[in-house]
Amino acid sequence: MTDSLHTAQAQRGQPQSHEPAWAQASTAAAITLQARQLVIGHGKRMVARGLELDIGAGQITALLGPNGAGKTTLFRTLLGLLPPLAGQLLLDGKELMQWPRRLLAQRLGYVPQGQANVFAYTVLDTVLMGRVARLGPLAQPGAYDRELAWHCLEQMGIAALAERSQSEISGGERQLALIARALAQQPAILVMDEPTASLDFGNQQRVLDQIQQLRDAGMAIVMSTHQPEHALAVADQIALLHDGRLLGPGPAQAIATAENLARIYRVTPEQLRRRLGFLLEGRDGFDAWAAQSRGS
Ligand SMILES: Nc1ncnc2c1ncn2[C@@H]1O[C@H](COP(=O)(O)OP(=O)(O)OP(=O)(O)O)[C@@H](O)[C@H]1O
Repeated sequence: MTDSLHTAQAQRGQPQSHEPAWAQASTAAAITLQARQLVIGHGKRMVARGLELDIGAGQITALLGPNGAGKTTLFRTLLGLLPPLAGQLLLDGKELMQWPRRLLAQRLGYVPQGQANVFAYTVLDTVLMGRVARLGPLAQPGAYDRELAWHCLEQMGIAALAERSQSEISGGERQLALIARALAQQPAILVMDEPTASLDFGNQQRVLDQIQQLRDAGMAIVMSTHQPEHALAVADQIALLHDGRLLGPGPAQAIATAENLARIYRVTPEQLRRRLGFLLEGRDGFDAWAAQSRGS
């Protein structure tokens, strides 16, 4: 990040005077998201219950679960886009649904799954939309916002696409643009619904590297994936959502065992071991593989 970005960032980091005191106090500090006996679902239809979660700064939490288990439902609830059916959901100790929408948008970033609606905005404008929650009402993006947007495009390797319309780029490129938009938002907690889906091998690796860099910079990341090896490579804690219940979050070795993964994906542990090999063959194999993946 350039010096001018740092300076402007520091200026922008000043709490807005119209924010409630409890929100001001948590603007710059690491913030936490906690679920207590949370029940999630759509209307009267319950999807999962009894969920216990602690999301904190500098941590990657990976969520695994079969199709339809409720991962997106959980994420939309954590973001305040769906009301909890019961239980508690606390952002910095305050009920999430009590937070003003605009303040939530400054703290919680979202990279949604796929992209059903593709609008004809340019890639650069899409990334600039990440700045909306940070601007005053009716304010236009300024030089700082544009510089930051370019920086995020470069980080995701798509600066060359900046002026292209979203409707004229590939699904994988759109996915990278959505991640760049979330980076531009500079949230404390970033929720990513299958961030590596539709990406080629190299871009999967770059996104996983980016996620680890964000974690190392103090961001909290919550991500879902259908590729257990991605969770095993980067996550500090893993949770399995299955049959309306959450197992974990906890350490990979305790939660993402061959037996547990085989059960949720309805395969045999042998089939799973054939696919994931030594990743699941005990502590030594896992540690060696994880160290290699992290480049240490
Ligand atoms: N808007 C909705 N209204 C009612 N039910 C819904 C709605 N969206 C999803 N569901 C249902 O809620 C359950 C959980 O869906 P959800 O999309 O959260 O699963 P998921 O784990 O994200 O699945 P996938 O891995 O396939 O994306 C499914 O049974 C689904 O059919």
